[in-house]
Amino acid sequence: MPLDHPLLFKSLCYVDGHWLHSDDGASIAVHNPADQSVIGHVPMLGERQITAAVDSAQRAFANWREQSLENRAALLRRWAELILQHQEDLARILSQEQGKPLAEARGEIRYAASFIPWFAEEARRLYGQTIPSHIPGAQLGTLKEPVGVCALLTPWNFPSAMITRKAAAALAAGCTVVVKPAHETPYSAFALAQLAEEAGMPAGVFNVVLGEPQMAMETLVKDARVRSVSFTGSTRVGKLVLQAAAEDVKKVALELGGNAPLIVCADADLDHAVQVALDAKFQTSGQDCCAANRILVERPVYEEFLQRFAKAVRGLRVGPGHDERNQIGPLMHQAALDATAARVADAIEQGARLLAGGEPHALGGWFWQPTLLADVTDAMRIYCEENFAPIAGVRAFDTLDQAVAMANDTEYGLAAYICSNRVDVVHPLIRRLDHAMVAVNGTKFTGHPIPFGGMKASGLGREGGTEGFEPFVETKYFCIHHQGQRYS
Ligand SMILES: O=CCCC(=O)O
Repeated sequence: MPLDHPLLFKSLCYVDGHWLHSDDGASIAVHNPADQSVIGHVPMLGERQITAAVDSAQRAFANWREQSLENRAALLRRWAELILQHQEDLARILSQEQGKPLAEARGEIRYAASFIPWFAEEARRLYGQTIPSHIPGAQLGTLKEPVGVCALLTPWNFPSAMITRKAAAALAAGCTVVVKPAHETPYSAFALAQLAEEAGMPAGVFNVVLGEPQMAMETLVKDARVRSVSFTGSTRVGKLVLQAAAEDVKKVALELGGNAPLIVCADADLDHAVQVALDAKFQTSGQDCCAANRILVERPVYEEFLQRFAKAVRGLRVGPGHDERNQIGPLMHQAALDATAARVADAIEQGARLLAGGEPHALGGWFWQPTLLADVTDAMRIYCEENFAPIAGVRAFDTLDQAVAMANDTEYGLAAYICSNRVDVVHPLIRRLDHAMVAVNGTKFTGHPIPFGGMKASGLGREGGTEGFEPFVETKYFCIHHQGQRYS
């Protein structure tokens, strides 16, 4: 892959300021999901080397936490500047290993960079409190302190932004980190490490390791020196992380699965609602925890919405991410393709109307045709399971009470979308939805200043926004007794 900055394509882990092969030579091939070609081989570290990354983060913590805010912020800002300076290379690396179209990859790199200066600045406001004393003569207060070493476990659907959203908060708060990216998309993580090194990040502050997934997760999460774990991925694995972290009662932030509803009310501008549905469902080829998997449309506009949406879905251009004209990339694995085929077959068998797609794409490999199924029901897998694919299911509703019941009828509670221009409809809906993030008349809602996260099986804690510091700081209370005073 021709890059302006060839060093950004690194096939090595990064520990204690050194680039590492695995001790025993173990490695794994990374594939381009568009054609299954091998991009390169990356090391799979063993337990000893992963533990060494925790050693290095633990050593670096003492000095990093004592740095002045200004020093830490300046270094983080330099890292973000380098990310933006090399955004085109980073987007190419990301698109090649993840499959998303280049325009989306560029958007992700800008999104990834945006968290860093924001947290660097926001760290100035990690205020403690002075507390009016209930003890005669004593002075009471709190301090916000960094927890220590943090393990950041990140997914393949957003290989850059999920690292910086966690790392920026942790590093700005004074913690050190060991990142374990998904083994499908490690190159974006190594490129971020390269730029961290160029920015002058001290050895041990930012480490990137890869290893057999379960062993790597357990080695990091069960190490007593790791005081906080932040994980983005499936609810199934999130529960394992939570169990493993319980052993030492660590802080845990989990950003897990979703099954977002989009409620289209009869008063909505239908062309705009179609665009919202298209963006909310089909970005990242539908492989997004915020994807609108259950599109609920008020009966009077149901058929008209379906007609316009079907036309738009049929118009989506599918192909490899590096071709600027393509809007939908491949799925990540053969397993994802098989699961997609099974969900579509299940829906059709149970009576869903197929209005677009429905088959593997003629390009072959892991490409699937953008698919639209109408009249879906809660008995269908496409409706009740998180579907990480470019397949949309639409269902009619008659009353807002019914729409709320349908929207909330899921174990998940991450994102929800509403299309309506009526304030008396939108406000009550926002309050009644059991979903932690509600977007109205649009899909752009994420970003550095907002608390991203879910309720129910969608997770614990928030990332981004002022809440984004919480997994990485402790509140320390102090009580200073003035000499000679006694509590009575
Ligand atoms: O899939 C997870 C995160 C998506 C986002 O931050 O928009």
